[in-house]
Amino acid sequence: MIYPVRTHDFLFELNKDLHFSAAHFIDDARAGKCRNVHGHNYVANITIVGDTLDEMGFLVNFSALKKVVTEAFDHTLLNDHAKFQDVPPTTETVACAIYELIADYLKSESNSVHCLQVFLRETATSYAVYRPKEI
Ligand SMILES: Nc1nc2c(c(=O)[nH]1)N=C([C@H](O)[C@H](O)COP(=O)(O)OP(=O)(O)OP(=O)(O)O)CN2
Ligand SMILES: [Zn+2]
Repeated sequence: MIYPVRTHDFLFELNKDLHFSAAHFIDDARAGKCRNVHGHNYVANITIVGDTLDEMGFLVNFSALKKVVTEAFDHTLLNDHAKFQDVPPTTETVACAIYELIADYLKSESNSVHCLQVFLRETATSYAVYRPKEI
């Protein structure tokens, strides 16, 4: 799958596709059928950039990106998460929450890497992209 591209001047870019299954509901009458608890098989793509590889030759370990996201959200009810107590778990806000989790994780890496974009597909016909204004 080809994702929307954000141009940058970093030497390296990697992309990790990952999947997780989660339930949610949008607690607003305007959400129609989405007001009922229902589930999605989410597909995410995470874009990481940087100029420096670590001692293993990784920008960041692909498996670490997957772990951060799936440990947080896989087989959960998204509405239960602290991040979604004040905002509903929409495609947009879940993409942003994934960005925040990844950005927190990347702070522990010593080679100064950044998350450039999170693409999140909720259904076959619906997706959102979160891009921080500054990295
Ligand atoms: N901007 C947003 N709009 C909607 C969201 C959302 O997260 N952000 N979410 C929903 C529902 O939760 C639903 O999961 C997805 O809705 P939709 O794409 O309309 O799903 P359908 O399968 O019914 O879409 P088709 O057009 O039939 O493919 C609603 N809106
Ligand atoms: Zn939904």
